[in-house]
Amino acid sequence: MEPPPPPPYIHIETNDFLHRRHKRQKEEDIAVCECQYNLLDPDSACGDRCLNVLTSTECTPGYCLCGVYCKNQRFQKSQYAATRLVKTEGRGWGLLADENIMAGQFVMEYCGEVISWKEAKRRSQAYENQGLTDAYIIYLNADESIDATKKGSLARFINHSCQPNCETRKWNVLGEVRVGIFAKQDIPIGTELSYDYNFEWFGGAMVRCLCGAGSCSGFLGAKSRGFQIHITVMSCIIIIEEDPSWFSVENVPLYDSADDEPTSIPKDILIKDEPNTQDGNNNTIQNTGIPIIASSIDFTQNGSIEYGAQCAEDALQNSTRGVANLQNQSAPRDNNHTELVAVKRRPTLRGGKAKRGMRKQLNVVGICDRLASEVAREEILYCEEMKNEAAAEIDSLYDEIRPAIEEHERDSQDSVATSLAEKWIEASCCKYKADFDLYASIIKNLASTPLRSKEDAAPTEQNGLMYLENGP
Ligand SMILES: C[S@@+](CC[C@H](N)C(=O)[O-])C[C@H]1O[C@@H](n2cnc3c(N)ncnc32)[C@H](O)[C@@H]1O
Repeated sequence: MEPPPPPPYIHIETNDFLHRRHKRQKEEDIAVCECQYNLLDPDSACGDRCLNVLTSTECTPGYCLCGVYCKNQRFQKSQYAATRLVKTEGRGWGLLADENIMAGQFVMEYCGEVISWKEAKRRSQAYENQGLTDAYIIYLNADESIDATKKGSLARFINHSCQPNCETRKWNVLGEVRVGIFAKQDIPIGTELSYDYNFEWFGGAMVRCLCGAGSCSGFLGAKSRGFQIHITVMSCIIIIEEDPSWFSVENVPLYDSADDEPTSIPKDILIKDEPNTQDGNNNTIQNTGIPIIASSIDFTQNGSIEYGAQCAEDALQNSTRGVANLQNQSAPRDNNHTELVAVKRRPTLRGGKAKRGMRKQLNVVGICDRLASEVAREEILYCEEMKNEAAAEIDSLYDEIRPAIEEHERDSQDSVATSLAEKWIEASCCKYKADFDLYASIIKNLASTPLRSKEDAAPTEQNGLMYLENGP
């Protein structure tokens, strides 16, 4: 049975400017390349070496010496690849390549109504209120967006993938910036086209991503809402989340998928220490007076233990009570116990669904203090140093970004210059890597090296650990 056609929209192949006129290119602003068409060398006509191509600027008709042979007017001439609409599983309509598309090829322009960001924000909210699940607004620049909801080109049907075969690129065409979809790789006929919405999409209701890629980020636009990295280590999950206040004027709600996927996997491997108690197997859980990680089992039994996955799993089961205690913020605190994890309530997600998240503050010094191996301690401290450096880099970038955010009264990093946004993304990735390295190093070293007794662990001048007391 034929699926019903997509909801109606007006098909356009050039942008429709709603809040202003199309810019008129001044003669002095026209970029003229140096290419000259040579019959014996067809590639001479504005190919990859054309100065305009190299600066993502289309040649202006009447000014390019290659005349009708100029190959650098693809937006203006709507030189689109052949495509066809298809109904997908769970992702609405999508667009298939209807010819073999070469890597780098211009696929089509993303056309729609050019609107101000204020209008984009208003419309986005209105569409959400109307219950529209498909969102078609993308960023054009810091001030403007393209809305292809009511009017647009076929590009409005291209779905998101976290491992896409296309990408968006911005081109300067007759003085206006236009968004094109370009092939990132060779795309065989019949393949669905996709690009990564993360950095262009204005967004809509939170939508679970069904792209099926191994590297799927979980939600459409998840990265532009704040990163989340879920790391699975020996059946344990650590959730590392960026503090949204770092790049938001208001709090951007972050999604905590641990809430959405209640599995048997414990949410935290990091728990607070507790008084001696009995576990379900009548084993005594010692109060070491120092932070412990995941395991309530006495790490020091037998002096040295092989900590395999089974041990970690047993430990995690025993840790449940500790996690429950942690979540009870109102519980009176025992000052003898060092707290390893801080738990903070998260803001409410758009749509009213409350999400809880864990904010961890590791007591790295306390952890190192208990490790018998100096090499292990050094590794962890080195990782922490790297993490602090990465955090400092983000802080200084935020100082650069803040004026742009304030100027545009925007609540996200999308109003900053692309170059700065790229630096920000790179710095964020470095920060996440540094966080990951630190957590991984702690888990590895706690699982594979013996612990010292509490008495030995107390920092003294003699054992060279005194400096730890003054650590960060
Ligand atoms: C620009 S539209 C793409 C065309 C849309 N599928 C349609 O039928 O008109 C974006 C919307 O498509 C859906 N979509 C796109 N990619 C998706 C994905 N990877 N997983 C789930 N839904 C997706 C979401 O509803 C999203 O808001």
